[in-house]
Amino acid sequence: MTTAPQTAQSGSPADGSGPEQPTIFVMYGATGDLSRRLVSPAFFELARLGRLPRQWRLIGCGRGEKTHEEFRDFIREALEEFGPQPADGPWDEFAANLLFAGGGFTEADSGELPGVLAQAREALGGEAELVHYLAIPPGAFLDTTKGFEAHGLVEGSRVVYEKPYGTSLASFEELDAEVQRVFDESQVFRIDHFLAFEAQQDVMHARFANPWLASIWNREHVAQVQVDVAETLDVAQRASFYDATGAFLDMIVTHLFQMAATVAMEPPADLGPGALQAARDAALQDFRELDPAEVVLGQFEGYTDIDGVPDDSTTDTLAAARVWIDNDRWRGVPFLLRSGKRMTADEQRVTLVLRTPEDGPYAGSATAPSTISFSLLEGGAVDVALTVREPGVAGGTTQGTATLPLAGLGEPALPYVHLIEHVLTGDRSLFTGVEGLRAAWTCIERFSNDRPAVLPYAPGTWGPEAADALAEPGQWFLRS
Ligand SMILES: NC(=O)C1=CN([C@@H]2O[C@H](COP(=O)(O)OP(=O)(O)OC[C@H]3O[C@@H](n4cnc5c(N)ncnc54)[C@H](OP(=O)(O)O)[C@@H]3O)[C@@H](O)[C@H]2O)C=CC1
Ligand SMILES: O=C1O[C@H](COP(=O)(O)O)[C@@H](O)[C@H](O)[C@H]1O
Repeated sequence: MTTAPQTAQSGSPADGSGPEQPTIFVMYGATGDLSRRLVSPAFFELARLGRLPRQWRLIGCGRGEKTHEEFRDFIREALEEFGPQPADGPWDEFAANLLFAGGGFTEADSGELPGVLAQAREALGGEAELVHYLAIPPGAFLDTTKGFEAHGLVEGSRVVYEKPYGTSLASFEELDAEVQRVFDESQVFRIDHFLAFEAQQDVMHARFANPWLASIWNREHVAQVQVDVAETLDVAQRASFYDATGAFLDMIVTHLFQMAATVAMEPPADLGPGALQAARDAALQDFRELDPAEVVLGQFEGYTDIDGVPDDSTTDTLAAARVWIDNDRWRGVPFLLRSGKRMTADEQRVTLVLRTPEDGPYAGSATAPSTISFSLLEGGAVDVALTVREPGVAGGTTQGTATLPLAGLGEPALPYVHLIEHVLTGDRSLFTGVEGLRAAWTCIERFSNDRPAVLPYAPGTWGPEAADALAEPGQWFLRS
């Protein structure tokens, strides 16, 4: 085992300049969907903000062949599609730092990477720090990790694993044992980018900064918690990865479990990285084993027509689950989790559905529940719905709603901008912890061995009706 070198702690430099330490990022899977849509745009945004190291190189690594120039064109096209626009930033300067190493990278064969690394090191000076970023399918994590050791790329490096970290309890244990054998834990960052959404961070910051909110954050006041990520997105560009993974593994046991744990966690002693990660992990350890009868899986009609998807695929493109948390704060409160592709809207929400009155003048009346809902999209917003008197002579109650946009309160940053910067500064507060991941995989063991049948749903809907029923006697905050 080796330890990571101390990086210059310059995450928030007053002069807007990045860390001093020259750094080489190697992005495995740089030609993929994640790289194009989320990670490469974040690198460019960091460059625009002047928050990358003063000297750096980004080496895209892939199994195919590309010249450096072709890779630069590839990234420019990705930015043109997903932003920030190359024309709005220091594109030429940025592009000059991009290199490509083809031929793949496995334990058996390091491909072109050593040669391109040597070229980058020569340009930056021998002391450049190395950050490995695994933007590849999870099935390739183990062999790539073995490759780091086999090809002498462990010493002094940092390594970033995308989610899902494992695909089952057994594969998680196998991968983590290898990662812990090869690296010191201080070198390892396990990403779940939903933890870095501005409004997802606000779920805990708003709670802990506002005592009145903290005081209702429990079973006495909350009837349901909903974590809902609906996407209109298709999976055609990544059919092979997606068909091998499915919605439950891609979203529920990963992002939505971590989001639910952020809601559920006990107040940490402070907001430092260790305390936050430990608080989330402890909450995950209280998740009750998932009952397969409380999971609904769906597949949108037409999914098997996609190139690369087998005609008889039973992969889930939507999953919904009712999860219970066995501790004093949340006993008896259902956590409803749902995520799917080709749904009717793009929404990412964490919603607390509050209890209706059990005593007083409104006891037993059919008032709609008040809700506090955090929207994660576009810099974030908090929507509050309260039951109020309906104005006018007729009387009765109605719902009043107000939206607090978060984006206008500062300069929101994309989740991967936060995460890459945190890797550079060694801050693990927004990364997942090993004990929490182990708890998540343990929680779904029974379900994984006894998966319910996959139900069809029409594209452009909220999924199979059985998913609606999971929310009863309440209903999903997001619905038709
Ligand atoms: N796409 C997204 O929105 C998000 C994805 N993720 C995670 O990021 C990772 C990559 O996802 P995504 O980019 O969508 O997936 P892709 O299917 O697009 O794969 C990424 C790249 O990995 C390389 N690759 C594919 N199979 C292998 C293999 N067996 N061994 C080595 N390299 C391989 C390919 O590049 P080449 O052919 O050039 O070698 C491919 O372009 C996954 O773990 C996913 O869960 C996380 C958050 C969001
Ligand atoms: O990890 C993943 O996340 C994306 C959704 O994240 P977003 O930041 O693009 O909203 C999801 O589409 C993808 O399937 C999954 O792998």
